Amino acid sequence: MTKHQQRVAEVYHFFENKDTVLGFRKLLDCAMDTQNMEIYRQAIELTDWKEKFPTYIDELVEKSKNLLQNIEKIPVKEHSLEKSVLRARNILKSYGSNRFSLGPISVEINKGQVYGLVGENGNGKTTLLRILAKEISYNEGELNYSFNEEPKNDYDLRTKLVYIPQRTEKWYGSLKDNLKFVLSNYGIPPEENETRTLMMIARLGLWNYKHLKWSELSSGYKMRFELARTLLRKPEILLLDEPLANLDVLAQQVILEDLKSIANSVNNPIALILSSQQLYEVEKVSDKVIFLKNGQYKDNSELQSSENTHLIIEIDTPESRDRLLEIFAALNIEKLNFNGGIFVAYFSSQTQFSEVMKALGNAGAEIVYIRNISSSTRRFFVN
Ligand SMILES: Nc1ncnc2c1ncn2[C@@H]1O[C@H](COP(=O)(O)OP(=O)(O)OP(=O)(O)O)[C@@H](O)[C@H]1O
Repeated sequence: MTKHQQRVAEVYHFFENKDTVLGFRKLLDCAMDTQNMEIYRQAIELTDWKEKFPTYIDELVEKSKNLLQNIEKIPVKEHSLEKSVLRARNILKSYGSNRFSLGPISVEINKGQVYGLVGENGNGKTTLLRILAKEISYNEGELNYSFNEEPKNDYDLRTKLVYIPQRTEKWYGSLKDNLKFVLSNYGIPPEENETRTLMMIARLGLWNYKHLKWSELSSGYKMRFELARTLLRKPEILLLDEPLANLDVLAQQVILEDLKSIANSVNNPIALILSSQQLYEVEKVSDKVIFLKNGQYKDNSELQSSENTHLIIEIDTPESRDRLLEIFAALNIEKLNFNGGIFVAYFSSQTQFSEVMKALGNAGAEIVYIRNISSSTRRFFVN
C-alpha cells in the first residue's frame, strides 16, 4: 500500500464510523495531495454542499465516499522523508543588552515531522524560532538547510522557510481576495488560482468566512488565514510562534490536528516547529517536544532514559497534603510537592498508576483531575 492509499483507507474508516468532522478534513487532505484541479473542484463543490446542508450526515458520507473513489484513482508522488531539512548545531545566542543567553542548541528535523517548543515566558522560544527562520543572527554554531532546490534569492528562501509570528499584520479587502493575490504573485492563471484558493479555504475551515474582512475575523480565524496564505506558497519549513494563543481548547485541538495532517502531506510534507504554552495538547501531536529554561535545551527523549522511571502523578484536589500522604502511605510515595494549586506526587517505579487511582477511589477522595506525567515534558516544569 502506498502512503496515499493508506491515507485514503483511513478516511474511508472515518466515514464508515460516521465520524464526519475529522473525516472530512482528512478527505480534503487526500484531495489536496492529488494536485488535480478536477478533484479540487469536486472537493470544493462538496464543501459548499456540506455547509448548506450541515445536518444531512448520511448523504455527506455517501458523497464523500464517491469523492474518495475518484481520489483513490489519482497516483500521488511520494516525497522522500529520509533527509533532514534543517540542521542546527550548537547554536549560541546572546543579546548584548541583557544577560539572556540561549544555547548551545542542536536540532534536526525532517519533513513530515512536528516539533513542539515549550517553556515558560521569556525562556527563549521566540528567539530560537527566529534564529531557525534566519530572521536574527546567532553568535556561534552552524545552521544548514536542505531544500528541494537551492533558493534562488531571498524571496525564494522566504517561500520555503516561513516564520509566522504571534501577532500578524492587518490586511485589507476580503479573505479570499488576499489569498488569490498570493497565487497571482506566483503567476498562477486565474481559473487555477480560483480553484486552489477555494480548496485551501475549504481545507482550513474558512468556507463561511471567505468574504470577511480582517476586522471581522476572530484571532483564531486570523491565524487560520495566515496558515492558508503560507500554505499556498508550499513552504518546506514552517515555524509558528504560539499558533494556539487566544484559541479555546477545542479550537486548539482542531488546529493542531490540522497542522499535523498538513505537515504529513504525501507529496508536499512540511517540517513544522511550533511554540506553545499548551503543553499537553502539543505533546499529543509532536514527534519531539523541546523544553527551554533560561535558554537551556532539554527534550523529551531524556524522559525515556533508565534513571527516569519514577511514577509521577499530577493531582488537582481540594484534599490536604496530610490526607494524601495517608492515602498513599502503602504505595512507596517518595515526595509530594504542592505546585501552583496542584499536587505532584513521586512514587517509585514499582508503583502502578492504577494503584494510585484505586487508593484515591477507595478513600473517596475528591479529585478535580489526575494525570500521569511520568513521560510528559511537564516533568521539566514541575521539577
Ligand atoms: N531584541 C532583543 N533584545 C534584547 N533582549 C531580547 C530581545 N528579544 C528578546 N530578548 C530577551 O530574550 C529573552 C528570551 O525572549 P524570547 O522572546 O525568546 O522568549 P519566549 O520564550 O519566546 O517568551 P514568551 O513566551 O514570553 O514569548 C527574554 O529575556 C527577552 O527579554
